[in-house]
Amino acid sequence: MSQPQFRVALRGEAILTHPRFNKGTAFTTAERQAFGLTGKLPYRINSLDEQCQRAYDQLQSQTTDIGKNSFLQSMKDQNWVLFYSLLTRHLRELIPIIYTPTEAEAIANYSHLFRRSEGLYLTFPNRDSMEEDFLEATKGNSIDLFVSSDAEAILGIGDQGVGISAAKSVIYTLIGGIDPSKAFAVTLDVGTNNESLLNDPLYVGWPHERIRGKEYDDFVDKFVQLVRKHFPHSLLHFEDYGVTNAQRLLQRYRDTHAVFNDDIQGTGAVTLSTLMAAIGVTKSKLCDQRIIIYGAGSAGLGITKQLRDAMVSLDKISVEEANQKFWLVDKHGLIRESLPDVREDLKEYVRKDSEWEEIQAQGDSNGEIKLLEVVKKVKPTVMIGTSTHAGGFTREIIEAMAAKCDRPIIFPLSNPSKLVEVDPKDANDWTKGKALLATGSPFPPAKMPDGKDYIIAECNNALIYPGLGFGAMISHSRIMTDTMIIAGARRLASLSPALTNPDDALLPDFGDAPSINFEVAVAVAEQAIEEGSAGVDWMKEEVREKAKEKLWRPIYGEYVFDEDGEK
Ligand SMILES: NC(=O)c1ccc[n+]([C@@H]2O[C@H](COP(=O)([O-])OP(=O)(O)OC[C@H]3O[C@@H](n4cnc5c(N)ncnc54)[C@H](O)[C@@H]3O)[C@@H](O)[C@H]2O)c1
Ligand SMILES: O=C(O)C[C@H](O)C(=O)O
Ligand SMILES: [Mn+2]
Repeated sequence: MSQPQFRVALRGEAILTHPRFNKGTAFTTAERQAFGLTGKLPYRINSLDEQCQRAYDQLQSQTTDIGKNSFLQSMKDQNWVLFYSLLTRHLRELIPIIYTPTEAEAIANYSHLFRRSEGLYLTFPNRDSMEEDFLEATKGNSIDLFVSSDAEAILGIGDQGVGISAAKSVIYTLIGGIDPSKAFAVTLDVGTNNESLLNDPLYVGWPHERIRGKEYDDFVDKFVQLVRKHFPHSLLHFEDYGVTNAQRLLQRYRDTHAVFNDDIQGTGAVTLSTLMAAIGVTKSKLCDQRIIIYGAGSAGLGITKQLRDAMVSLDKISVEEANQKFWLVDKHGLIRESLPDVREDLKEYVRKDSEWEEIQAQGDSNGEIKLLEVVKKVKPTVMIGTSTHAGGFTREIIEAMAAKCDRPIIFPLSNPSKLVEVDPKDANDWTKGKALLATGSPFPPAKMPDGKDYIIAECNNALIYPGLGFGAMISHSRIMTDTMIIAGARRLASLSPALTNPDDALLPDFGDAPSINFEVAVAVAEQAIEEGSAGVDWMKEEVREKAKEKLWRPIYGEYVFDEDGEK
């Protein structure tokens, strides 16, 4: 692999403390002389391999996952090539340390583990200087990607005030191949309603209750317009916004800029891929499924919409007919006509009261129809959990489903691991190995009745969003269309190990996530070109080669000192 060359304007301490350019002991003799480093480094020049070996040994001396997470965070602050190179060499082992589930713990303790800020913090009381702050932070950078969060619904652990955008951004580089100097993490701090954070004197965010309504919308809009004005070709990623804002913001901006909501669209896409793999095993069609979605928040709705749209486009049934394939169950049971305060965006999927009169008559006085009753009546073929309700899929529920379905498809997707609706090992045992399973966090394999391992697919949006994003970015797509997302999801589904061996995992292993996401990116860019969403004038046939050229790799460049160079 040829070494990239850079003209760099930083010297001495400035280059050693710059994570993008720092090489530590890997600076060559010529570079040490040219950049004033000879006296600032010990004698021996290390290769990147040697540095990775040392860093890996140091990492192993940390005894807890959260300790390892903090160690890696410090490494990222010091040297990007070394950080990404180490992660790339130990991908399967280290993704759960820098991402789900350990990242949930890191975010919950953000203020106590805090060492160094990263990216951009836009805080409500400083809104008047937002443009100045934005320009100062992005000065001289050609940014392709903004990863933003207001941290209201972090994974399943709720309102954390600040956090997540940087971790999601790391995955874009590690798995998607996006140059980290072109990706920018943004925290929109609009307060928090988390009492323990508000009462914590060490809380680093703005200790104030969340801003809502017009003030919130104006604040977010100011940020979005700055992105559009100064980086019109960038992708704007939304992560872990609260359910009352996520869908609204996506609808508001998706026709005017390439915006992407990961919890809605990324989760919808990866779940569609997993389900396509599962119905490949059961040899049925999407529109043959009866699907229960447990937890009708951002992820639950995103999945419902994605699966519904896929039934319409792939199986050619009407939207109304496809809507009838879903039963959404939330905190107050089945979502149906007489339930008060049903969110506007769920209205299409509301079930008729008349279908449930008999069951309601037998039920308790508050009239809620619980998951078990829905399972018994509907006889679902698919049950998906996005509820944050740990253990919500009880043995009785799983057994009731398995009693009426040969190969129950069960995806308990809530993160982190401790919030999973059912431990996949239990779901496997209770269904005597018949269930087709996928979870949101990594789980060890389950044992089949014949003693073989059943690998639990990790249906996490990180298996697809870096590729969806990279595909949209390299094709300079003005918007991210539903058809681009479906193209990426179908490509991922086509790479499922279960397609060649039905006893194998429903999704590829996370250790292969970079090559899988590359395929997703190619499919997305090809679709963008075909449908006219792309801003490049490539032929579809050229996409793969062009995409390869744009991949960022964690290798050291060769530096030449130049006063007018990069800094
Ligand atoms: N695997 C993935 O890629 C992936 C992606 C996104 C979200 N998730 C997970 O899904 C969960 C939900 O995320 P979200 O962003 O949709 O959050 P959200 O807050 O928007 O939605 C959660 C929904 O679950 C409902 N709920 C809460 N308790 C319930 C209960 N006991 N029974 C039924 N419903 C209940 C809430 O009312 C809400 O509608 C989280 O744990 C998150 O980590 C996983
Ligand atoms: O962050 C993850 O692991 C997936 C998802 O975006 C979530 O909110 O749980
Ligand atoms: Mn998320």
